[in-house]
Amino acid sequence: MNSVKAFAPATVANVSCGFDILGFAIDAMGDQVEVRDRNQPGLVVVSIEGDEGRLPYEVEKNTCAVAIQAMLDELGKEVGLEIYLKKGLPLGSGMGSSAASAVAALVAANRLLGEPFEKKQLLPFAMQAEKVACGAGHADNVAPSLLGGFVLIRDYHPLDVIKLHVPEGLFCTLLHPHFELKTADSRSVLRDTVSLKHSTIQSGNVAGLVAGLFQEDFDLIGRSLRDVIAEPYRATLIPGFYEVKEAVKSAGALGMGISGSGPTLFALSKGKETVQTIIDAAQQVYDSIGLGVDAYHSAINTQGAFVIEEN
Ligand SMILES: Nc1ncnc2c1ncn2[C@@H]1O[C@H](COP(=O)(O)OP(=O)(O)OP(=O)(O)O)[C@@H](O)[C@H]1O
Ligand SMILES: N[C@@H](CCO)C(=O)O
Repeated sequence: MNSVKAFAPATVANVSCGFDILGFAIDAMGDQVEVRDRNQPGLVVVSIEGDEGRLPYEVEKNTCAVAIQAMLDELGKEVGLEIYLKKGLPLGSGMGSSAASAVAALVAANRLLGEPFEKKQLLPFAMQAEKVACGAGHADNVAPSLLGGFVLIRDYHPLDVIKLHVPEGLFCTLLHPHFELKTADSRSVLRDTVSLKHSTIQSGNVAGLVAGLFQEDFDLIGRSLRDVIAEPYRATLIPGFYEVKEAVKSAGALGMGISGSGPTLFALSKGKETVQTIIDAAQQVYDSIGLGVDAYHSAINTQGAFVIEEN
């Protein structure tokens, strides 16, 4: 074997109440990375497609290379590898674009090297890539992209990652307005401290969401999609946020929030029957404020990243 191709899905991080600790993977989109043996030591990013020429080729900046380098450092190995990236995710969208690249690269490289690591052990390497991409080594995109499903990061020190139950029929609609928001920028508007009152509200909702998932209680899931920590600050960066929220909830969504750091918004629903009504309702708001939007819908991806092909 001298080449492996892998796919990693898009993700919705935070899921409203779980800032930096909750995320889930979606089926609709993702990134693809091929890693090939190279006949001299060192990593090289050979090609990037689908980014309109905007992503860095430097190995210390591209998340594919940063993640693989972190893995090689841990192995203490000096090998030669070529990286070929096909972006399926828009940049700065809030759908875990930087994470999907890092995760797909790691899954491909790990297989090529004979799987020295179990899937879960790849997480710290992907987190190092997130640190380079957006200034914070958060795991709530990389963990669900790697493992699939709904994931809880109970603790970062040491890393304690738990896969949660995904209720049958839980559906996600993603609304991606036509502008970019860098994670680093939408983290910079947040406050360092949280009041006791807000901490109580947020903990109640995280617990409610987790309980709702396990009990397959869709109303409880909807009630728990509340964020008093990040959303109030980030909503100011996203035109029409509260109007869209009201419209999609009236159209039957269980709840709506900011996907990751935005500007994409996610809405959860029971089944896909209401999806088109939700999209139409959101579209009306975006039309009224003159903002283009792409809408996607998807079941929750429970598989996570996988190897597509090896040669
Ligand atoms: N392979 C890569 N794919 C995507 N972004 C990359 C990659 N390598 C480096 N980056 C950098 O990461 C940044 C994109 O990350 P950003 O966190 O803003 O978007 P995102 O991953 O879509 O958002 P979110 O984390 O909120 O879901 C860009 O500045 C980009 O240059
Ligand atoms: N938890 C991260 C996710 C970024 O996609 C944040 O909200 O900044």
